[in-house]
Amino acid sequence: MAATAGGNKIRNAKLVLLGDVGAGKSSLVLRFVKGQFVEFQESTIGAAFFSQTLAVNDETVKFEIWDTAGQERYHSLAPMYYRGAAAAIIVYDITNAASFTRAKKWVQELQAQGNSNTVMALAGNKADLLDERQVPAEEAKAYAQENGLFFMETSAKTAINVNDVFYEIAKKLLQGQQVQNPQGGMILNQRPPERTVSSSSCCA
Ligand SMILES: Nc1nc2c(ncn2[C@@H]2O[C@H](COP(=O)(O)OP(=O)(O)OP(=O)(O)O)[C@@H](O)[C@H]2O)c(=O)[nH]1
Repeated sequence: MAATAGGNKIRNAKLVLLGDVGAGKSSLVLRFVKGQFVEFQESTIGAAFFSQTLAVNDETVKFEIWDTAGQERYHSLAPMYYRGAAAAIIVYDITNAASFTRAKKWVQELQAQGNSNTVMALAGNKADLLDERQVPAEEAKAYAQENGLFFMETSAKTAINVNDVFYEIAKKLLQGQQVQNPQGGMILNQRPPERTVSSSSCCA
């Protein structure tokens, strides 16, 4: 729902991160929300929730971020987090070809079951590890173009392109104005039915 803060309209937007175990989903969120990076980030259990606001011109998007767990045993929980999401960031690790294959599976799943209005971003993370690259940027870019995603290589470690991904999503959401509510405000999110499992370390 739209609210105002200091004259600015605040738009809520549910955003979900999906991707293979270890691709760097939590690290991207930690970088975006707290400006931090840890070398030994613990694997997410279930999902973790964060929120962060971002100003775009005279409007503010409040992201409600669900960082999902990449481990296969949590796969069945994922629809709870991506259903009704205004935006999704599908993350792979540029040094791990299997994680790119997994990312493409997430895209397929979202296309099949998600909301067709969901703004989707493909993030090739760990871009600081160029010497270990297994996924060519051109290949990922071409895949993203064919599938209507926007693509960026990111590094949660160096912060390259991390804010940019969220900023680009915010701009697209504001341009698209995904959901109009009857009172004339804009809703960019639908809350998940409940917060079933969350990591203890990082949730708002
Ligand atoms: N060099 C480098 N390491 C990174 C980067 N992002 C994450 N890592 C490391 O990769 C490991 C896994 O990162 P996580 O953020 O836990 O990955 P995840 O996708 O959330 O993993 P799950 O929660 O298990 O699904 C951690 O040791 C991070 O420090 C990056 O951009 N560069």
